[in-house]
Amino acid sequence: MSTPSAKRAPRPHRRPKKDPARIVAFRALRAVDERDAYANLILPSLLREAEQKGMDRRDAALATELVYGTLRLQGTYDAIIAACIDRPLREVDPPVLDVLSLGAHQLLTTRIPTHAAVSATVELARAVLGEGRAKFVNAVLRRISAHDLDTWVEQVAPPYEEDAEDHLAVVHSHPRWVVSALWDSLGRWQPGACGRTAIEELLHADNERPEVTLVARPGRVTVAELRETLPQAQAGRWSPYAVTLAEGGEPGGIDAIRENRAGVQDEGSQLVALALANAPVEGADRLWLDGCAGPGGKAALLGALAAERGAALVASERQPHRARLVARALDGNPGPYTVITADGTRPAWREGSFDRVLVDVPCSGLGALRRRPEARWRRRQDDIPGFGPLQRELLRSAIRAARVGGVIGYATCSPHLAETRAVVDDVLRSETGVEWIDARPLLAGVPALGEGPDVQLWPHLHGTDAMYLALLRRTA
Ligand SMILES: C[S@@+](CC[C@H](N)C(=O)[O-])C[C@H]1O[C@@H](n2cnc3c(N)ncnc32)[C@H](O)[C@@H]1O
Repeated sequence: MSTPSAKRAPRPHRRPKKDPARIVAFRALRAVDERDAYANLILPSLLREAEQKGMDRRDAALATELVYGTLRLQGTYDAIIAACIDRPLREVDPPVLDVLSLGAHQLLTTRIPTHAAVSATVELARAVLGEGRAKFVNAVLRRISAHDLDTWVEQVAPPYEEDAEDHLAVVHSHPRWVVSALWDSLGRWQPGACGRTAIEELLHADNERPEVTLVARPGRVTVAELRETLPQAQAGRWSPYAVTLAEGGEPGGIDAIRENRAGVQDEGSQLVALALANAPVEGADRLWLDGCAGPGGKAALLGALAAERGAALVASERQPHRARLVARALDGNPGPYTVITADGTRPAWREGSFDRVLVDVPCSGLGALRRRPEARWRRRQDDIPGFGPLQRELLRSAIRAARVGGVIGYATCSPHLAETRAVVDDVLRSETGVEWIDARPLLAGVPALGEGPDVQLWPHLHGTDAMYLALLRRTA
């Protein structure tokens, strides 16, 4: 036994342990914060790099869970971290905050044991922030680990009765203005089911990892053929072309996807393309337009459906790099198609040329928060009015592109009322010779679509992104 007076040899400098999963997760969060990177694009490239250096699949899965989980619950974690430090959150360096959030996620939401979550995060802090800041991280994580998530939320969220939107914003990790906009829209579409339970179910669904949904492109592969090669696959709920993969399903290695016969496509997006394709048109049905086609999910389904009917598709996109993605998505389409790079508000086609026209306009993306976990923190309330003029112009131009008797679909991946009904109402007030079509019968079997004629899908009700669709017919 050593005597208390014995002089200890100085501890050799200890290198932080290598922990590829947490390093990758930290780098992804930094890229999202510093460079406005999209998690779903930056993470795969960081994982590929780490896998080349020997990272295994388990670590890759952990890194993925850490990045998506932390980004989704960022608002809740921020409120908890703020309660554990004695200065305003905005005065904490962003890289330190990222490490703290990663630690909070492990402690409060994963099954990683407390001691492992703290020690691994402190090791990460040593590696990426240095010894001094690692001590701060250690102290804050120990405070966080004093309670579980429910207890923390009770402490840091204002009571629902005092301020319902603030309460929901903290509990369900959404900016307050997003809670407010989603609730307004839910009230418009589901007037009988827009109370506290409904909004909580919607916000909760936004924080769930969506299952991977594939589309079996008609004429190229069938749902049955896809399911034969994918034992874990289930038929989709609404679209006859949809197949869902159980959690963790990896679409990259599927032959049909590599060969473009199938694609990854949310069922809401499939339903929009199907409704447009199945809307009745009088007379010829030969030429279809997708006026905002990039990256090409709906265009590829429309192209395949058009081919089955002997029609051709023109897929138009303003951004050249996105037009290239459209060309890739349509490659091998069984019928005729053309991909063009064009501004839909200055059409490269003659008025009245098309039998069917889709404009899936640029929008806030508030309907795809399940997939783009960082989007809710990046978007600002002030962004919303900025989309309006282009959305209106694209819809006007789509109406002109359709021939008399032809149909037009206006779609957004946002349920924000300012991007959906308000746009269509405005345009219809000033455009003559166009009428609503009831879109609901064209989404056969899909419940809870509201009172029509347009439809709004919801993650908590339909398991899809919150896509909006209005169908119109040109009458004169
Ligand atoms: C919501 S995305 C379309 C998604 C696509 N329909 C799909 O399913 O893959 C909107 C697209 O419109 C394009 N866009 C924006 N402004 C445009 C314009 N003035 N004319 C044509 N396309 C435009 C954007 O670059 C973006 O690719």
